[in-house]
Amino acid sequence: MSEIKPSASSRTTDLFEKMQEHEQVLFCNDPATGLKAIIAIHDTTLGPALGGTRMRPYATVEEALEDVLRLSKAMTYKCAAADVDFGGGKAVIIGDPAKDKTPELFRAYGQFIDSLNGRFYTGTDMGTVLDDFVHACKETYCIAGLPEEYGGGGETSIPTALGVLYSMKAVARTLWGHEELSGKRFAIQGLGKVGFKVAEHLLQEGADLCVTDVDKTAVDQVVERAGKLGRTATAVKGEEIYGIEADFFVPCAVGGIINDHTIGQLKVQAIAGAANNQLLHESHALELKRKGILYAPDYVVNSGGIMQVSDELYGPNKERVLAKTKAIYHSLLHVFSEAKEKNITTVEAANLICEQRIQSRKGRNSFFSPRKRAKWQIRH
Ligand SMILES: NC(=O)C1=CN([C@@H]2O[C@H](COP(=O)(O)OP(=O)(O)OC[C@H]3O[C@@H](n4cnc5c(N)ncnc54)[C@H](O)[C@@H]3O)[C@@H](O)[C@H]2O)C=CC1
Ligand SMILES: O=C(O)CCC(=O)C(=O)O
Repeated sequence: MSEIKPSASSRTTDLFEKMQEHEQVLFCNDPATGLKAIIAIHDTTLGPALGGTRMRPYATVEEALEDVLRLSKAMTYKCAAADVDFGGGKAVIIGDPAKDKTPELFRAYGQFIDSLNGRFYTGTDMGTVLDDFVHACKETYCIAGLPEEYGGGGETSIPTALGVLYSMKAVARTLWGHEELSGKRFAIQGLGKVGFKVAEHLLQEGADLCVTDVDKTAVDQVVERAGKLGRTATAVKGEEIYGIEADFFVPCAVGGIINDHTIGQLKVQAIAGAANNQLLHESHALELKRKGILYAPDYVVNSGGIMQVSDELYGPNKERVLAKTKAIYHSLLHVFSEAKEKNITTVEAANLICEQRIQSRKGRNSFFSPRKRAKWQIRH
């Protein structure tokens, strides 16, 4: 008997089902430069979509689509948590950042962004750096996160890492009644743009680290840095990081790492890190609560970058960004106290706060509102 293949129409339905929570998904294909990208716009109630562009050698298009759909949804919540006038979006470029980047590829990407006519603003994420967007911004004004010498706010990983530090202080206040991190032990996964800076902050605070990264050079640099500061950073291999006995687990690489396979291994009191979509499923927040691990919701912890890029559109100002980033400390304390009062997970508490914010804006959006775009647009 011959195999029954799904019809074209049922395949189409599956794709629409996958993106049913999203407003728009744009597949970008430019054979001349090799660009293959997907831009996902989740929700623009609060303003035009904003979110970084990730570049990874995804094994399949399905994997890339799954990632961009999850990441863009998280951006809707992150923008609401950060209280900025943007909605949620994100993009992925399918390719190896070490081999496939060219100025032409990023210019082509810029043209696709521009075709969205102000509905999507973007900057860096895993696998991309500020300079990539110097090429993209030749084709579109919708770049948020340019180098300082191009009139941008500069490296977003600086406020992101600072936000992670303030989050850890909020956790310390909640668990131990003070903000002191010295003498505490941290297990960090990922020592890239953000993770490396988080490690540096923690060493400066007098903490000791266990670190891992697939890139051995990054690990060696942190170990060496710790030695110079008279602290300890112990290198561990891959999956060993989940079983490290420490006060904090600090995910700063890929998402989905809190899952059925890893939760049982964790021997920490809290989780606070920069990685997006740390929980494979939201139900894993309940598993953490049951295990007595305080989970600081990722999209609140890592919102320092979004605070900078959204602020950049008013014209760069480091003091303003610093003040906004410091507020993450109070936002998290609010999330923790709501979770305790309502006896719900910290993720449920954060989601409720964000959903109320989005809902109240929905109520105030007028039928006669002009089309959604950043109101200031200084680079237009
Ligand atoms: N750059 C930013 O401002 C922001 C970044 N984030 C999130 O933080 C995370 C890190 O971002 P960046 O530091 O910008 O990326 P990056 O690309 O600079 O660094 C990621 C690091 O993780 C390492 N890595 C990858 N897979 C790994 C694994 N399985 N185990 C251990 N290490 C692994 C890489 O070798 C690299 O050193 C990502 O999830 C990103 O979405 C969130 C908010 C803002
Ligand atoms: O860099 C950006 O454009 C926004 C930051 C971002 O994508 C994130 O917070 O995950």
